Amino acid sequence: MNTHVTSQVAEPAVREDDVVRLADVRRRFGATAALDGVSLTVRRGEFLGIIGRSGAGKSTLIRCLNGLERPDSGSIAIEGREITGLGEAELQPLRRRIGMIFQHFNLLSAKTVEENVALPLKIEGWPKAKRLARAAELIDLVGLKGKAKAYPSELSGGQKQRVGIARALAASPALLLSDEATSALDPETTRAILTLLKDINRKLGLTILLITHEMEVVRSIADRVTVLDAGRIVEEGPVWQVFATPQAQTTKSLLSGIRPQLPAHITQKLVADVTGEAILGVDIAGPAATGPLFQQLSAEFPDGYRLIHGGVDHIQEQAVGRFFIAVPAEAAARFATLAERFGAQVEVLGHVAGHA
Ligand SMILES: Nc1ncnc2c1ncn2[C@@H]1O[C@H](COP(=O)(O)OP(=O)(O)OP(=O)(O)O)[C@@H](O)[C@H]1O
Repeated sequence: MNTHVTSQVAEPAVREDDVVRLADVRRRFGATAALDGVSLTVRRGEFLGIIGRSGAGKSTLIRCLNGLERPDSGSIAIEGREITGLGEAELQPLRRRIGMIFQHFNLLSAKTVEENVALPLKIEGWPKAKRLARAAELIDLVGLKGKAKAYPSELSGGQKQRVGIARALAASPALLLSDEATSALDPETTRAILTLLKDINRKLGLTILLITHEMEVVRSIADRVTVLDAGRIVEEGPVWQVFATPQAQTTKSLLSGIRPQLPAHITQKLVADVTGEAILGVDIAGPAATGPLFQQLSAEFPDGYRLIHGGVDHIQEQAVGRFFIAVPAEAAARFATLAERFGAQVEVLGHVAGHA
């Protein structure tokens, strides 16, 4: 496993600020290991994104967390309470500590917005006046003031998801699970829903675990990201670090759509032979990326280099730079040593005969 921060190997003691703690969780379906030894901690107030290809085990992980699926082995603690050995009746109060939002909202079409939002409280036996007051508070919080009496069919997709979020928050959960909650929404509505989730995360200090196949979603709101591949965690760390310098092949491939890539017409010209110009991928992020990298390179690299593609992005207020640079083939190693001295990571992508 590549890890950018502390290793998530299980420790015996459960820390109070850990809302979720998984240790060596395994779940197999026939020959498929859906979860193959997952150890993961989510701290209180943290916004964790989980990404992975289709079939990586993301939904199985969520289903294990809310008790819908039982792991074959391993431990799952929610707010310090082990849930793997619990029966259905004992699981119920724990499930109330977990709110859930879905891709297709899962609203009851014959119920109004306020009835949908208040439903978990009705199940808990709250008196009507109290649950409607709580629903009104939440409807306000998610920006749906005036829509309490509307039916789901009268709402847009974004508004329906706001109802879903309000309902998930009704019983004041410790953890919100989001399974592809923005996948059915257009980009503008997605941004609005993500802003709402981030606001709730900040305002209420709510712990959020979000599963998505949209890398942009993780990039814009998660604090930390975990990458699952074939039931295993292959990489994790602060979002800016993982997005700046992905280590696992799966992560590189998942992020290829949102990180600058070498233009296709240059990629087509790449050869393995050391000839002409070397094409280098240069990654620099965090404090190192705010230094005068190019000024230093220009001062100390007399052979000359050409910037052919790339730029600087900002993730979690950290500068994340990815550049493609062409240098004379014979000078590539010296360039890499120099750039690495200034905190960059350099990869030789290949060579082009003549000029790229
Ligand atoms: N009930 C089941 N019976 C048999 N196989 C299952 C079952 N649930 C999951 N699997 C298998 O376990 C693996 C992980 O599935 P899971 O749904 O957790 O992946 P995922 O990462 O959520 O995928 P997706 O992004 O497509 O939803 C897959 O190979 C899947 O086919």
